[in-house]
Amino acid sequence: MAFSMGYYGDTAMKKVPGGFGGGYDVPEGVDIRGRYDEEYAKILTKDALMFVAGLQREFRNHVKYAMECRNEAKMRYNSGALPGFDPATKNVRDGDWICAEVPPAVADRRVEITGPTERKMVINALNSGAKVFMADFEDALSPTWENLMKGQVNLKDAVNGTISFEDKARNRVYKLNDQIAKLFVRPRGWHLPESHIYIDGEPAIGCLVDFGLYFHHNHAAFRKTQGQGYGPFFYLPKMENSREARIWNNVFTRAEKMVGIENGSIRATVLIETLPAAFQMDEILYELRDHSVGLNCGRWDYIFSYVKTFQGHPDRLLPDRVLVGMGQHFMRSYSDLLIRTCHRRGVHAMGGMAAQIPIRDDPEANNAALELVKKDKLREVRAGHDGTWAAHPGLIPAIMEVFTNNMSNSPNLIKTMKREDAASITEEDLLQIPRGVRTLEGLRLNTRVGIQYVAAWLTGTGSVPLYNLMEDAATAEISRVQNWQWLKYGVELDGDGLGVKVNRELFGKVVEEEMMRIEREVGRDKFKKGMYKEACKIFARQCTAPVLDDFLTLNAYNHIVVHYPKGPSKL
Ligand SMILES: CC(=O)SCCNC(=O)CCNC(=O)[C@H](O)C(C)(C)COP(=O)(O)OP(=O)(O)OC[C@H]1O[C@@H](n2cnc3c(N)ncnc32)[C@H](O)[C@@H]1OP(=O)(O)O
Ligand SMILES: O=CC(=O)O
Ligand SMILES: [Mg+2]
Repeated sequence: MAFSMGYYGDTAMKKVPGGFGGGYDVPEGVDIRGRYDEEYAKILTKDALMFVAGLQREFRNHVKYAMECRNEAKMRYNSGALPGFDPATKNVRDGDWICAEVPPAVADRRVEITGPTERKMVINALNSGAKVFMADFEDALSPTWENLMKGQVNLKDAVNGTISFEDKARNRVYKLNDQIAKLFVRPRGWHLPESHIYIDGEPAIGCLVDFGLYFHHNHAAFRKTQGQGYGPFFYLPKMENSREARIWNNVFTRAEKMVGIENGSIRATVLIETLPAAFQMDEILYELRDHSVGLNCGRWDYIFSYVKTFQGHPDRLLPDRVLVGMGQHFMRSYSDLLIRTCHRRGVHAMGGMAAQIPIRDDPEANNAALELVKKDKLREVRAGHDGTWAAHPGLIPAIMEVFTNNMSNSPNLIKTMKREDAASITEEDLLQIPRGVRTLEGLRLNTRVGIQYVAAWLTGTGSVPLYNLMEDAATAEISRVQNWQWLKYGVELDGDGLGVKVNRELFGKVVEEEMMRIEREVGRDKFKKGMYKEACKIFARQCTAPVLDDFLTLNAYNHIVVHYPKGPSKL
């Protein structure tokens, strides 16, 4: 089988001489190439690594096959085919089945906060007043070895209720409140390797490391203290086909068997955030029917996926990124269909993330941002979403109020908002080309945001505030693929750039000017110390690549892998 670069190829780039390597007590066939740390050793125990290796050995060929199927589908779309409902699974779509009952612990999910697994943020998120906290190893996290391992330490302490954090500069100690949000964990997507852990000579599958370590250490405490007998709970990202959901279902079943807990204890919400998956919602729920607790509209990756899926279709160019919102017909259709599908199958239909965040130094702009968030959430709850995402604790009271005022005292809308009208949504509705202008400012903004995001990601930060909006891996992907698409098809710009065609020369000039602007904005010192030049190289290369890279972070991952030599500590 041939796989594209990054699908479990050897991606290691940096080797650190004289580091700490080794030291971990590993089972046969497992090699840890990340830095040794006493705290990490409590996560990377022999038992935990055996558990992860067991998952990898059982499922690696299934994952490789699923990735190969993704590539085959990509080739079909690139030759002109369109995604659509699969005639072979019509019986699943038409059938009258429902998913297992929603666990009482998570019946009410009206506001969910999301964020990276950073220690202070984990405490803040759990204390935020949201019903759920989705701790993110994915879009919001740069998967450095340190971030991943500290993330596991933080989650273990959170589940045990012992997590604390001291901010010495501010003389403040962070601890958990009595009432905390229910914890969901989002492992990485199937495509990402974990190149600091080798299993039988191959990099580990990233999401099985995230899932396996977290599950192994926390399932018992979580079920007792948080899940009322259920759990742990997960969010599953970036799937394209129900065969990928089947692998997750089998992973869950195996994990439950291995530790001797009831089938259906683990529950997961799948993000519908790729265009092909919008035609597979029933099929995905069906595969996970014993382990499902709904679907979520991952709107940012979904927009990215629209461009990616149609990379070979010059008639489907996106307008400026800021114009592709939930008001576009294809976006509204997908959210409506998701609500109808979930409620028909008895599970939550979760809304997505508004990108606005509080603006501290400008009350007027802050109010305007808050109004946009409220408007977005009102549309979601009126459409029938059972809950939604918040990027920042400051938004939770307003979002909670919008949902509470529109849910007539029930914890969710599963039984009351059936949205049968959405049964008539067609393939054409889901694929309708988004409308709007393409401007030079759009190209500039994509470039400015994309470079700054990659610069942050390379230094270990996976979600950042940029121009008063939340930016993470999914939003940065839109900037990248939109630039690529406009360059590839030499689009003619509207607005200020009227009549100008996007080509390499124009893009080169834009990159140069935007780098100067970034330097002005962040200041010369930060610019020099940061990774802006490296980020610019990576981002510009990806925007101008003859063949579109599958993922921004897959290619950039090479730059954050740091291998330590083996052998005992020299200290
Ligand atoms: C497309 C998708 O996948 S969406 C899901 C993935 N993306 C995310 O999860 C983004 C989550 N949000 C964030 O990371 C942050 O809110 C950002 C980067 C957007 C903004 O961060 P900042 O500018 O640092 O926020 P700000 O300075 O206003 O933070 C104020 C306080 O709120 C806390 N805070 C902000 N966002 C969060 C969060 N999501 N979770 C927990 N705490 C948070 C900060 O830690 C800080 O706490 P402190 O006062 O105790 O020091
Ligand atoms: O993960 C969420 C998204 O919008 O992407
Ligand atoms: Mg996403």
